[in-house]
Amino acid sequence: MQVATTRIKTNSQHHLTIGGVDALQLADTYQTPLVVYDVDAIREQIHQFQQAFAEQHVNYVISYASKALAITAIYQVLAQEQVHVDVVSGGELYTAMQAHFPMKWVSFHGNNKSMAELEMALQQHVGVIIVDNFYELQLLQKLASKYPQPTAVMLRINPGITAHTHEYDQTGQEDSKFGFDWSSGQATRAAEAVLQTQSLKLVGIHAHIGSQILETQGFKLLAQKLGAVMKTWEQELHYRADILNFGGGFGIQYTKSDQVIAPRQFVQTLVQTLRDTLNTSDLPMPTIWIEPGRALVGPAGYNLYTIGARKDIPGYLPYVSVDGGMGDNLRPALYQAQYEAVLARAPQAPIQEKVRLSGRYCESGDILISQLDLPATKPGDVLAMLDTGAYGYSMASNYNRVPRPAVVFAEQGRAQEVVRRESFADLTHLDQSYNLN
Ligand SMILES: Cc1ncc(COP(=O)(O)O)c(C=O)c1O
Ligand SMILES: N[C@@H](CCCC[NH3+])C(=O)O
Repeated sequence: MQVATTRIKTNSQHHLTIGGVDALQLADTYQTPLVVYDVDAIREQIHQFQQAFAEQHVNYVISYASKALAITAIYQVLAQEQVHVDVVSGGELYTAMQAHFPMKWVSFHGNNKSMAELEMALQQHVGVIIVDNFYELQLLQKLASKYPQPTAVMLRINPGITAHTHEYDQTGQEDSKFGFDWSSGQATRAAEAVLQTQSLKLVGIHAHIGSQILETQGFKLLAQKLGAVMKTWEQELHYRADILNFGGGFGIQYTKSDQVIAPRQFVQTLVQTLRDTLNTSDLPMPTIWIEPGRALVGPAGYNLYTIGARKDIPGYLPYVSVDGGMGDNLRPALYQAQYEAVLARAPQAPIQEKVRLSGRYCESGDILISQLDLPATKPGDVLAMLDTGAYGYSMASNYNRVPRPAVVFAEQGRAQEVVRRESFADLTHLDQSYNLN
């Protein structure tokens, strides 16, 4: 079956276009494998979330989860669109600093932040630290006392909600490494500890139930749970949260079988459920935060590959190999993630065969798409894998000593390289010669 025409754009030559630029021209100019973002599409997704909140008449913050794609250029676009970011490492924080991203719009996540990372975050005056566990709380108590102003923190609580998604993408179930457990009382003990620490200021409550969630039920349960936590802490601790942060996880369409949920529907579910939950109390609506990663950059990304070898085995689907694979997109190998792909020179050409799209890495599991419908292809043809924008380049590796691809941003018919392709020299850049004597 062909890819739906709504999922791709073409030009007068019927070639695939990305951000208004011909995909064949991109492959020719920057070579393949290549990661390309349609920046208009990123902005459009942001605007959809912003619009959805505006319709609900609530105070809100959209904080992009950097882990989906953490490069200088994305921080620049986000700052322009007034979107906050979360970072989960010193490296992501450093990248945001290099992009001159406003530090007051940064929140710092992570289940094992080091002392050095926390110190870096405090020195940079990031907006808020999202505290994950008691060890981190101890580290922060030591560090924060050196600063004249109290450090803003949120507590990440584990709400005990099992999201409907791949097991590796679940984070809100009780048995998880993330956050203070709610049901056993850990979260309330953590809140008491923060409230008793003068150098810390508890600004809100956070939870994140998982990623690539394609139903609203989990978010409904989450809004009920955080609303209940807010009420409990108001009664028991006389603490009123200014912010409820519902994390990310808003799923996107990878293939025809994924039923997409619009940003508006996710936002409506969260806000209305919270309103209903708080209705029975005299608590005001807090500011609502969300942390979408995948939903902002996923649909905007394309991985361009060139077809090389082909292997036909009687009785089996052919293997059609491309010049990239698990080194630039680990998701199929790691999560059996499904994608669609099209031939860049003729994305609407009639389908002629079913193939296995295999990567170039020395792993049998390096199959990018296990059943792909394609027109007739030949070596040298450029293929575009769709919706690769989240957790593709950000999880890229140099496995087999293959240099990581370049990243290009395309917008309104203009393309710009925003990450240069690694060279062989880059690969050995950190190696030291071993003195054999
Ligand atoms: C705390 C937190 N917030 C936000 C996200 C972003 O998730 P997604 O990319 O699914 O929106 C993640 C990743 O799962 C996360 O761990
Ligand atoms: N890397 C995951 C999502 C991130 C999960 C982070 N808690 C994926 O590609 O689906």
